[in-house]
Amino acid sequence: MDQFIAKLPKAELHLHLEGSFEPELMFAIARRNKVEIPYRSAEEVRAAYRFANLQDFLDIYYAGASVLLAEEDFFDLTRAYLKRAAADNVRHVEVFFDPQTHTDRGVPFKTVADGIWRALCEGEKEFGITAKLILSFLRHLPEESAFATLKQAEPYLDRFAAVGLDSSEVGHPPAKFARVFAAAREAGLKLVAHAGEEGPPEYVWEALDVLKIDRIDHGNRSLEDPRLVERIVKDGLTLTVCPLSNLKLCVVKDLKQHPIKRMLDLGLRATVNSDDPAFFGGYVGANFEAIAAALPLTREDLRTLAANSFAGSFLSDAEKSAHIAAVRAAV
Ligand code: HPA
Ligand SMILES: [Zn+2]
Repeated sequence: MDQFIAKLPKAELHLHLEGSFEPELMFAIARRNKVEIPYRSAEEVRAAYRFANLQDFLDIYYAGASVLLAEEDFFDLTRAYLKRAAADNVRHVEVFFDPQTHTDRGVPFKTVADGIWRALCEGEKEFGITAKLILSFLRHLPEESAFATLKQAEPYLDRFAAVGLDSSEVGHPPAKFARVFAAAREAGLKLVAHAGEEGPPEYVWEALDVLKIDRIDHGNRSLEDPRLVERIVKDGLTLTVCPLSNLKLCVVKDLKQHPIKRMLDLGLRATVNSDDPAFFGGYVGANFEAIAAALPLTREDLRTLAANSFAGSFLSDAEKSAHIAAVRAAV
């Protein structure tokens, strides 16, 4: 990795644990669980990873997650991600998991939550990475299903920093989840939502005004509405931007047209994240390298992106300051 990028301490704020499921681990867990998968090799799986849009990807992503059955599987998945993130000098992560993807297949909420949680606790000691966990609702399912998930999460609320909203965006506007987000806020959780990845700027407005989110996941299409940009800047909200994901899901045609430099120039607090690195061809370091190669980003821009990742996290102000000082001291 480019030495300057390698040395930058980073936080990752937009990572789906199920999206960090590398084909080799998928095969190992499928074998262990005696589950058939319709591919003969990891190479064959990777060859299938060509997507025209978000839904193409989601179909394969949910199919891959279906081999995860036991607590140990969720532990192994999470540990593998932390190990890989540590290699990119990631110091703090705020990761999503999609409970409904598993509970709808009959895997108990506790199995999922315990496996992930144990890996995050052990990972802090082994890799020196602090972690927060975000319980994400699937927006293609009804709000009642999200409510049932929040109910299942009740005994474990101290493990979750926030709730999120992911899956198929168009046709499932944020307002569909107004009541469950209000209940999550009431329960003391922070709120984030995917908005403006494929959906229009109106969805970002709704996420802000109806859901009252604390951070925007993706947010690319916000740039189509100057009043929305002004609002996001004024509120000091962070965007968790995912360059290689945007390329692979055809949100941008070419990284040379990626909006992250424009976002910084407009005063938006943009961050760099990998989203679903096993499917999109790169972890956070590769995402930094790809935008640095494609766009006229200065070293100061790259420092700002790394500092933004801590500033936009749900760490305490003192923790943020310490990490940001480390970014400034590193390179
Ligand atoms: O980028 C994404 N968008 C929506 N849902 C998702 N679930 C995993 N990754 C994504
Ligand atoms: Zn995402």
